[in-house]
Amino acid sequence: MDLIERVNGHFLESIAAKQEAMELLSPAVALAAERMVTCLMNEGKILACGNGGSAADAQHFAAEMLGRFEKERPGLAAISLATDTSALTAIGNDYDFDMIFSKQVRALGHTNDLLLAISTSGNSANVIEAIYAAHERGMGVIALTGKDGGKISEILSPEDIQLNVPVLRTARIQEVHILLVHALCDAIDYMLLGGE
Ligand SMILES: O=C(CO)[C@@H](O)[C@H](O)[C@H](O)[C@H](O)COP(=O)(O)O
Ligand SMILES: [Zn+2]
Repeated sequence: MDLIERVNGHFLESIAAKQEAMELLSPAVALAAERMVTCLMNEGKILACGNGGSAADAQHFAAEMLGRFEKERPGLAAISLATDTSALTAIGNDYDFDMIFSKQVRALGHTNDLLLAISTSGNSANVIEAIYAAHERGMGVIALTGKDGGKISEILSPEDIQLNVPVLRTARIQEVHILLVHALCDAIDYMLLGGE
């Protein structure tokens, strides 16, 4: 296979993953966006976490909420728990890497807040611990997962929302996850500001 064919393969696989996700997930994405707006209108905030590429997604989401997405509006309350290197290294070093998000959730989380938990495998221990901590705090959870949803599928509460991308390749799951992040930002802005 030459390189161009290989690149084409990525595009085609990504398109197929997105098509499948659209058919499966659009109503749940709309529900998740409604849940986020309710949270924000009730003085709540959204805490986001994930590892590696999903840490970047958590940070990306928080930046678009705090700053703006496509339309001018006041900043919206969101914090990436994957971004403060001092907190992450201190908690990882002094306690355990599995606690890097949950300790922040316990410190910052309140009942009206939501956790946006991102894991392509659904099995990252620190994301799972963050979900347990969010439940302890009475927070709702919106989980972006992949593959078979992993352990996260088993520990979510019935009121939580799971947006699972049922494909095997991590890169493809991440590409759908970032689309979901943008779709959530767009739906939030649409509900708050109206327009096209
Ligand atoms: O971006 C990638 C792979 O595309 C990696 O950095 C990936 O995010 C890391 O291996 C993560 O640790 C995977 O964690 P998870 O998605 O299974 O929770
Ligand atoms: Zn990646």
